[in-house]
Amino acid sequence: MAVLGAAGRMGSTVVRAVQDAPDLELVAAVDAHEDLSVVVDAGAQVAVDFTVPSATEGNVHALVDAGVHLVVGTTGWDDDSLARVRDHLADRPGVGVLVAPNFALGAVLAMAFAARAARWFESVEVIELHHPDKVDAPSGTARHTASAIAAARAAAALGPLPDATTQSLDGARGADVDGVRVHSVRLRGLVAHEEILLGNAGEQLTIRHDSFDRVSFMPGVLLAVRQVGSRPGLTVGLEQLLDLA
Ligand SMILES: NC(=O)C1=CN([C@@H]2O[C@H](COP(=O)(O)OP(=O)(O)OC[C@H]3O[C@@H](n4cnc5c(N)ncnc54)[C@H](O)[C@@H]3O)[C@@H](O)[C@H]2O)C=CC1
Ligand SMILES: O=C(O)C1=N[C@H](C(=O)O)C[C@H](O)C1
Repeated sequence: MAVLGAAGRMGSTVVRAVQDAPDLELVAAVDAHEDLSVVVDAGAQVAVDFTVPSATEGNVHALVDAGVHLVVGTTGWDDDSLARVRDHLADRPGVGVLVAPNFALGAVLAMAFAARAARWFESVEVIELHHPDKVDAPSGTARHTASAIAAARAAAALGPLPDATTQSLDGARGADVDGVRVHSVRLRGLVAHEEILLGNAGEQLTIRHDSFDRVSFMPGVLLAVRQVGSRPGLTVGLEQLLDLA
């Protein structure tokens, strides 16, 4: 196994988790400005990428070419970048790539519950709350959550969300992800948190998940590492491995 972004907050946690896993062997730990050839030279079968949005797609294509399976937690993926990986994998049968915006089991369940509930509520908004060193907003998890909610609303033929706001300071209503408003909080002391607010006349359902420590992501990462080699092609979302899709 290899870890890319090994010096980072997530990468260093993955390194420790792999070292503690009796069935896995860490053969390469790579950070910025190091050549990816060390991954291949070390004989890694699977690489885990927790780097930066500007580097992750390049890492994936380079290692797919070398026949290495990938588990990707780095955010910044969109339909176009995922499509490029899917196309590339069509030329590399047998290689698997799993991209997931969140590996915490509770976060994946929160997303699934929100998508399930969405059709029964008139209003919904997503709030993600993170440590202030996070470089992207909104979080990959919030984007994934909002897209799944929007798809569920569309499938139920629900119209646009009610919102009479016509004038506001730029950004006051958050970002628009497929028609769903997403708000990003950055606060020292936080790790990774998400709240989905669903409203009807006279009632509110709040679905909240908190990662208090990055160890929360490790069971999902290790599950993906163990399964990615038997899932050729592109898999998006840990929910695909949890019978939740
Ligand atoms: N899917 C999930 O469950 C989770 C995803 N994330 C995402 O993972 C990514 C990393 O998050 P953090 O660890 O907090 O960031 P971080 O900034 O602590 O770590 C990123 C590391 O990647 C290194 N790096 C940059 N370019 C590189 C390259 N080309 N090759 C190898 N290493 C490179 C940096 O030097 C740094 O050590 C972010 O996109 C974040 O949103 C974070 C937590 C959970
Ligand atoms: O940067 C983080 O910390 C996290 N990033 C991921 C995201 O953007 O969704 C997952 C989790 O929220 C932690």
